[in-house]
Amino acid sequence: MERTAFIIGLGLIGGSIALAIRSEHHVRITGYDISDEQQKMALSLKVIDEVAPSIEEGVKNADLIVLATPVLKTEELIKELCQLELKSGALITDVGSTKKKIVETASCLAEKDVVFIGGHPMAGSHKSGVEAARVHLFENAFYIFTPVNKSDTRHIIQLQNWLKGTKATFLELTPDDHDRFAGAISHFPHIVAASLVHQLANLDGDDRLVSQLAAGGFRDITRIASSSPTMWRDILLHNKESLLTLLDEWLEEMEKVRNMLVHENAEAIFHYFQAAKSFREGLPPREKGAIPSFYDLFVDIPDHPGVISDVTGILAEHDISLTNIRILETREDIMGVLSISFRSEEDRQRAKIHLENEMYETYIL
Ligand SMILES: NC(=O)c1ccc[n+]([C@@H]2O[C@H](COP(=O)([O-])OP(=O)(O)OC[C@H]3O[C@@H](n4cnc5c(N)ncnc54)[C@H](O)[C@@H]3O)[C@@H](O)[C@H]2O)c1
Ligand SMILES: O=C(O)C(=O)C[C@]1(C(=O)O)C=C[C@@H](O)C=C1
Repeated sequence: MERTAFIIGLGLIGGSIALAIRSEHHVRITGYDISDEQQKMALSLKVIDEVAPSIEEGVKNADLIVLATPVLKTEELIKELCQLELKSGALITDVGSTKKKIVETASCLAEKDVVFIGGHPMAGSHKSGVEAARVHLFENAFYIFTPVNKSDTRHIIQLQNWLKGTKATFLELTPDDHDRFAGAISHFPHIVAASLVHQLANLDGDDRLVSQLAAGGFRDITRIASSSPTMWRDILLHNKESLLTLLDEWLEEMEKVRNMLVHENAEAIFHYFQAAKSFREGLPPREKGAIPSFYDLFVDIPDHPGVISDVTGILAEHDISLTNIRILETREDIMGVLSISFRSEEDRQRAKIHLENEMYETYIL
């Protein structure tokens, strides 16, 4: 009999997981989302085969259940699953960015004839919704599992088999370690990015020119501040302890920088930047971690009519398809920047070469 995977939460991650499962398995994929619009979109994009009329109906025949909602909702859904009739032997997992509270809440499932294994694919985007879902979103990224029972090994292998289409590198961590690490490398940087944007917004109140000048470095470091506020509210509330520790350490670090500057300690300031540069340059190359989720190429364009059709014409001439194109107005009145998205790194590199041959300046962030 055909197996069934049931995805609850048909957004960026739920949609990408569904596409990855479909790429490797002949299964029926059912989905459910509180947003009717996301459900319809998931159906029309063929991310799922059908919409379940309710969670209760959806879980009845599901061999795999994937919870892909913001983490506070995921906790509520797990409590709901504990009250429902589930298929005997079903595997249940989630994709939430935090693990400790979710795994604790899932202990109620142990009383049923099902297995819950917490999961977190460590790649994503600041974009939300099923329309941003991609089959390759997790390729080369780490996909962390947080099993709590030693006897889970066989089930982990089953789950990895379901998820092999993600082409991610699977890894096991305790829920505690997961939340501490994710706090430092993902959650805390999102707080910093949002705070930098707030700082600019406050300055902007005094002088609007400052926002118009914000480019390059500021845009790079604050891209993630465009992520879903609901998702990040939930993550902060779930990982409160780790984040409070990191915030205290950060305040101390900023105090150190402040002192260096007050005392004009040139040597200390130089070493501060140098040590950060060497550490960052020693990080594993990007290909070994998550690949960029979207293959975006940025192209400087002069402000005159016909330039966009010239750029798209060059791409068409070389048979390069694009998936998205938009103008970023960072350099109003002088130059614009076109942001063009491609399906693969190969398409992006080919586009770069052909556009540069035609004297366009391009860059990859
Ligand atoms: N975005 C990322 O980069 C990323 C990466 C890895 C993991 N995650 C985790 O994945 C989860 C989903 O994030 P996303 O980026 O896909 O968000 P998203 O906003 O794109 O999708 C979430 C979906 O859940 C739906 N939803 C909310 N409450 C629901 C409910 N009660 N029942 C059914 N559907 C409900 C929403 O309507 C939405 O369609 C979060 O837990 C997040 O922490 C996100
Ligand atoms: O690329 C981005 O936009 C992300 O923020 C992705 C990111 C991250 O912090 O790296 C965000 C949250 C997830 O839990 C995993 C991945």
